Amino acid sequence: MRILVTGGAGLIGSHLVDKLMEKEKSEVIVADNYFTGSKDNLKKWIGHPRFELIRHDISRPLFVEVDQIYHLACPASPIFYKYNSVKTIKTNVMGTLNMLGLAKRLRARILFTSTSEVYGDSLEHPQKETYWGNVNPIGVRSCYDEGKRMAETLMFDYHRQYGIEIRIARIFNTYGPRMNIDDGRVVSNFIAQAIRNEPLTVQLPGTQTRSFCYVLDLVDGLTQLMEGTDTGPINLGNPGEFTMNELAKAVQELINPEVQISEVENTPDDPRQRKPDITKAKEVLGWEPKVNLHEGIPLMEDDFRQRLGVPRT
Ligand SMILES: NC(=O)c1ccc[n+]([C@@H]2O[C@H](COP(=O)([O-])OP(=O)(O)OC[C@H]3O[C@@H](n4cnc5c(N)ncnc54)[C@H](O)[C@@H]3O)[C@@H](O)[C@H]2O)c1
Ligand SMILES: O=C(O)[C@H]1O[C@H](OP(=O)(O)OP(=O)(O)OC[C@H]2O[C@@H](n3ccc(=O)[nH]c3=O)[C@H](O)[C@@H]2O)[C@H](O)[C@@H](O)[C@@H]1O
Repeated sequence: MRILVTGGAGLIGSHLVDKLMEKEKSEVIVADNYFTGSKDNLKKWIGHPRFELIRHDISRPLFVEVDQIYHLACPASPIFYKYNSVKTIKTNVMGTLNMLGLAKRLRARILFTSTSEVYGDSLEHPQKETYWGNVNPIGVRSCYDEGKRMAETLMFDYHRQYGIEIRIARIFNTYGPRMNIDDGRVVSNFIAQAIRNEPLTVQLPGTQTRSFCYVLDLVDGLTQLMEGTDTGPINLGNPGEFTMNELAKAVQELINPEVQISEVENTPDDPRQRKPDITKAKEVLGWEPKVNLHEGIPLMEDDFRQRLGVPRT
């Protein structure tokens, strides 16, 4: 089995590669342009006879021979996906078209990592896969959420029109070791700030919620989805829901009780609440997350302390 992982140098992709490489018979090819990912995340596999790393921008066609495609390439942090919004659209739309073209030529099964952002500023809570979403089509987040929605449409059209085997995961906020220290997402920001003893920046109002999933749980969900029979979309996330104020308090408690919490301006169109309904994942895949936030934060702290060179005192 030869498997392509686009975006394999990023947070989720690199942990997925670790899991795929554990299987003796798998060969793994990663295609990544290192926009938000890093070769460091894959350093233990570089030089391994079953592993290949290609610097490649997936908005351009890619010609390789594989049996399965995990298509993850796309910046995930709002700061990075808004940085060059047109490029984010190209990555989602042209990148997904290219990967579907590859899947069609090879008759390969393809899994796409979509997002809870397809639900937008959700009017339903928690979010089920049947909800069509409340998305601003012309806002600053649209390059990402509308880009992902179009990619989902492309996946289903290739499936209906050409019989391509597709899988779609709708991922909710996922965190863990190897996140970029300056990634800009809330969990990495708070952990880095707590370690550096800088104020935790809670964006107003602070009552907005997110449900945080530990990366290894998420990766198990992705491989189970790929190996199962359901096309999805299937929500993958941890239903434990926290306000940003609660998250800041948890980080303060677990990492640095002395650290200050400061309130800062938010960005436009920030969704007010997010919590996955994972009934379908439980029923169809037998999957549910195992690591809760209070267990996951210290695992990430160890990795951040090592990279920041600040040992526990
Ligand atoms: N982590 C989350 O909370 C979350 C939630 C929902 C969906 N997702 C989706 O999961 C996937 C992985 O997310 P992540 O958290 O690992 O993000 P990440 O930013 O850590 O990784 C994304 C990877 O894609 C690469 N990439 C970006 N544009 C590319 C391009 N044009 N060509 C080739 N490579 C490119 C980056 O360099 C990086 O290695 C993304 O598609 C993201 O939208 C993530
Ligand atoms: O779940 C998802 O589908 C999405 O989760 C995240 O998107 P988001 O939750 O908006 O990202 P964060 O930047 O981590 O923001 C979460 C919340 O924390 C707040 N925040 C962020 C950063 C910060 O320093 N302080 C802070 O309070 C934001 O206002 C927001 O309400 C991912 O980065 C998206 O790629 C993914 O698609």
